[in-house]
Amino acid sequence: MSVLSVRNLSVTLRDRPVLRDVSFEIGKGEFVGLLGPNGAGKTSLMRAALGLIPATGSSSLATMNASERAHTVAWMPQSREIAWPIPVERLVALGRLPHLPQGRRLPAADQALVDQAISRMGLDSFRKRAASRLSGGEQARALIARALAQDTPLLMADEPSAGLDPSHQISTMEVFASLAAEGRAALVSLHDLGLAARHCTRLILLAEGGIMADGRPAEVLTPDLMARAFGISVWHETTAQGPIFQPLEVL
Ligand SMILES: Nc1ncnc2c1ncn2[C@@H]1O[C@H](COP(=O)(O)OP(=O)(O)OP(=O)(O)O)[C@@H](O)[C@H]1O
Repeated sequence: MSVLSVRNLSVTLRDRPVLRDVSFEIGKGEFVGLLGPNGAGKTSLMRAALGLIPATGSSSLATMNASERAHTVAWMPQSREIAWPIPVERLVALGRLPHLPQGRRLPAADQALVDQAISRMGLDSFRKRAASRLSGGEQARALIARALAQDTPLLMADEPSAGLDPSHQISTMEVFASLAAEGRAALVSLHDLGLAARHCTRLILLAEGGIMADGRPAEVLTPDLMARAFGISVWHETTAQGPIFQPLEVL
């Protein structure tokens, strides 16, 4: 069953066409990596699909009212600076807000989801710390935890692995993969092609104003498509530990 359906979506920003006629569906169980060069339109596509910026065409999320959308999708934007000194556990608990009648204290089941999200992102020792006093990567993890606490069928994140150390990059990708394995779905923009190759079930490559390729990682991360989209040569190998994919040089 589809959790996101985008049909002929076109985005124009300040009279400049950014995307034209983009169509795709995301189903339960998919972990979709959104790839593309700087300026290809990854952020614009996700924001338009969420109904946050004007677009023509249609997106199943953009037509929902705010409450329905908050029950359907959790969104982690690219900018992740936390300005207020709110404790990490309260920041993560904000993910439960759409599910609570106004003014209600957090019921035990909701608190359990908050605790699980904090643990999943390795933040147990930071629970009481003011979120504004976390490092950049720790703030990113706290915002991913807030999105996880929202407990939605779809999670969308704009470069969630940016600024994370290698261990947390891998564990964060594993969290998204486990959401997909549980029957939810994730759409995540990425610049790390190695992480995309290893963890995503499907890749959408944006370039030249539209979808250049959409398929399994091995179908998208081909030398030809990487040369066309990014102007790079690449090296890849299938190993017992999974695929290894490494950009080599600018062509
Ligand atoms: N508010 C805006 N007004 C005008 N043009 C914009 C605006 N926001 C983005 N753009 C332009 O739209 C294009 C797509 O930007 P977008 O941020 O969607 O790309 P992206 O693929 O997410 O890039 P990156 O990998 O650098 O994050 C770029 O050329 C950008 O300069």
